[in-house]
Amino acid sequence: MKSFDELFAELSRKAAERPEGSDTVARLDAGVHSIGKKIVEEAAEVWMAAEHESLDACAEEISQLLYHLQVMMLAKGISLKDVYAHL
Ligand SMILES: N=c1c2ncn([C@@H]3O[C@H](COP(=O)(O)OP(=O)(O)OP(=O)(O)O)[C@@H](O)[C@H]3O)c2ncn1[C@@H]1O[C@H](COP(=O)(O)O)[C@@H](O)[C@H]1O
Repeated sequence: MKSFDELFAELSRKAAERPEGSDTVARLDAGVHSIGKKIVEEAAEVWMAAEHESLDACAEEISQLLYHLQVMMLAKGISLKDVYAHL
């Protein structure tokens, strides 16, 4: 288990070090358009899970959406502080 901030730190390291086989690196290389489509897809999966699936399935979809949002933050150079400033 990891927190939102811990995942962001891990993804930031992956983006900097670009380890072989990292999905995150591949998603960053695919670019903002591709990441944006994934966010929309995952958001729809959260909605469908909330209406039709278990709480655990919904939580899993939410975790995936959070992951893809973090990938977008990295692609755009947006920090946790930049986001938290708006909360
Ligand atoms: N938390 C996540 C995470 N959540 C979601 N995903 C990705 O999002 C996908 C979920 O989307 P779908 O359900 O639509 O599955 P899919 O259809 O196979 O998706 P696509 O691969 O086709 O886009 C998963 O298969 C993962 O590729 C994640 N990929 C990685 N992480 C974590 O990110 C960290 C770095 O991962 P790597 O970059 O792969 O080393 C690790 O701690 C991972 O656990």
